[in-house]
Amino acid sequence: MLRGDLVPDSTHDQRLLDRKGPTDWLHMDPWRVLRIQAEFVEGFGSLADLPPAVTVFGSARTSRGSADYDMGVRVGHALAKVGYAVITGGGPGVMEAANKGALEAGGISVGLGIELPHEQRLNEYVDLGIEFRYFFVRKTMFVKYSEAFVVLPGGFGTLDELFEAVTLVQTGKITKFPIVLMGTTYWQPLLDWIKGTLLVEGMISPADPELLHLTDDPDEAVRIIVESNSKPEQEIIEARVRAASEEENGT
Ligand SMILES: CC(C)=CCNc1ncnc2c1ncn2[C@@H]1O[C@H](COP(=O)(O)O)[C@@H](O)[C@H]1O
Repeated sequence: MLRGDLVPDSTHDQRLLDRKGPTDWLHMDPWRVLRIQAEFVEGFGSLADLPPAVTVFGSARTSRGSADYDMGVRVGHALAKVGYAVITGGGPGVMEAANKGALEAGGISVGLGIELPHEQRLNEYVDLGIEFRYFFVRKTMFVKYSEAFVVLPGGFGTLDELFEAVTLVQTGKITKFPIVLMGTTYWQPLLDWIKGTLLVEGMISPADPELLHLTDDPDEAVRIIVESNSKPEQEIIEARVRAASEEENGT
């Protein structure tokens, strides 16, 4: 109830039906919540019928014809060949390469794009595309609709996506979720730091580095994913519980 000076000088109906007035309310947070909600609804609605999918991450800056681009094409191709839909961020570079490989292999090629300050369209190899306004909504879609992540060389964006996934697995939010790093030369120093510093300093558990698989071979990446996804969920949970209790007991 509002009385006195707090009574507004117009009703909700008037404000809804009258076209007059400033539009800056459109950019206010309560309205944004609805837009965020709409983005979730659209994402869930468009992706719900996808077959099992794998998301491929990697640099937006990788040039066509480079070794990493070629690796992206090959892994997209290999994933599609065994029936996985391939999801990427829909941009250029490694994302485009993986979409290209998937499409050329006759698979389903998905791009979950993001609105950026400079204009950018979904790459030409995307067959099912959604453009998101919000990074965090898009990230939910990557995780919810894939069974694994494959991560090729990349920068901050790629590292962000990689470490989000590792954290979700480490904290048990997602269970059957292999993460495959492709590009041994590029990723080995990071793995060395994880084992040599994070583990030694006690920032992670001894079982945690095992969450990351490393290979240069697209077929090996696919094998790791298929094998891991065919393990019963219970087996994975038990292995992690065992590792945690061994750590607690110092064995
Ligand atoms: C050339 C340029 C900067 C284009 C930006 N265009 C982008 N389009 C779509 N997703 C992107 C883009 N930039 C970053 N990302 C996200 O972050 C990752 C790549 O970031 P980075 O280039 O590694 O750090 C991708 O897996 C993608 O999900």
